[in-house]
Amino acid sequence: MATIGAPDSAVPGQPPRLPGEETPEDPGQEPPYLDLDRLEARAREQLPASVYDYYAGGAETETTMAEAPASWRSWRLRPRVLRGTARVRLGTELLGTPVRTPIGIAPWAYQGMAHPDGELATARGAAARGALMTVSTSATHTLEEVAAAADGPQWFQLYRLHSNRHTDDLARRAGDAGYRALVLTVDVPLLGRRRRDLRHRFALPAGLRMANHPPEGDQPTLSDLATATWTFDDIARFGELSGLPVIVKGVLRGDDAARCVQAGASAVWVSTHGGRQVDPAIASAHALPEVVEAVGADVEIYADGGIRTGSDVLTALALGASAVFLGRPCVWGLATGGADGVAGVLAGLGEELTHTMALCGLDDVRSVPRDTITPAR
Ligand SMILES: Cc1cc2nc3c(=O)[nH]c(=O)nc-3n(C[C@H](O)[C@H](O)[C@H](O)COP(=O)(O)O)c2cc1C
Ligand SMILES: CCCCC(=O)C(=O)O
Repeated sequence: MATIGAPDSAVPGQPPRLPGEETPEDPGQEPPYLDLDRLEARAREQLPASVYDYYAGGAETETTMAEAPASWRSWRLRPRVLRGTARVRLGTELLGTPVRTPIGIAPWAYQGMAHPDGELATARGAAARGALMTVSTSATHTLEEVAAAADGPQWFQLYRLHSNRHTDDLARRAGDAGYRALVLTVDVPLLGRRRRDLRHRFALPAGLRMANHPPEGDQPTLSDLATATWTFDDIARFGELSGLPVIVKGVLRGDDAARCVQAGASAVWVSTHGGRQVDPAIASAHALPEVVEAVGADVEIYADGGIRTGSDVLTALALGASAVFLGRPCVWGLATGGADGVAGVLAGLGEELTHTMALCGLDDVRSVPRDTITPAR
């Protein structure tokens, strides 16, 4: 029976409940996770237009961003019958860290614009569901504050913070603070051209700061975080500095994935950065098979971009991902409901995944066969 605290296996059809959630008999408020479009619409009403557009927008013509959800749905499920599937296990291990769901939180910047508690609330929401949270360099709380906010598993995502010295310090601090891995985001050699942000002249609102930057000196802008000088050699270098396994995020080609692994990466994260960098870039759903083919036998592979339903998650798992990550769905969850809003989104997608797996005769996210899916005709 699924209960508070989110066990790693659940009975399909019985939604997990969160502390304070309405009972099914009490219609109360609409559950936040039933419909992500409506959740986004509520967030949009609450946020200043420039903030909403920063979160919601993509690069150039936003083609990659718009195509992402549909690309997962360019596959169709092939259900198995009569498999006696009464329970579904969502729990797994990522780089040796146990998690209660294969649905994690992608790093996203400037969470203090969405909610006063920002990254601290996201950390609490993730921990309530046993989900992994990736904390961004461009957070509005320090990496030490976020690590202390909840006892759930966390990874730290690294950009270049103004100077090599500050960046090296950040990698060391992540190791000291108890993060379980370092995520190197490599798809920002320079910032993508985001027309909405250019129109608004978007900048972090007064009163908020990039908290990981040392208090002295000018605050960096988003463009200052770009990593044009990084090469494959930085994978091992940051691994040594931090003492952590390194995950390379933003890979869309099999040959690059192989070079990352040769250079010491422990995992590869297939991503278009939510369509915020190269546009039009190949969708994660279409790049994932070649990355799995190139390195899937050697390392774990993760994917993100346009994952909006449990069946999208199942498709990614069938293609060979060990986990998927959510960006904007958690933005809308945080903006509308703080920690509970984030937990609600994770619970909702987890419930959909449980349901779809049971309908497909599958009971374990760690062993979803490739032949569960076939291209849509
Ligand atoms: C508002 C926003 C800020 C982001 N900031 C970061 C960041 O600081 N570091 C990073 O590696 N990726 C960042 N990303 C990319 C996400 O980690 C992730 O790849 C993407 O959001 C997944 O796509 P989705 O939003 O369609 O789920 C950001 C994405 C968004 C939407
Ligand atoms: C250098 C970019 C920092 C934040 C980010 O990753 C995003 O806005 O997508």
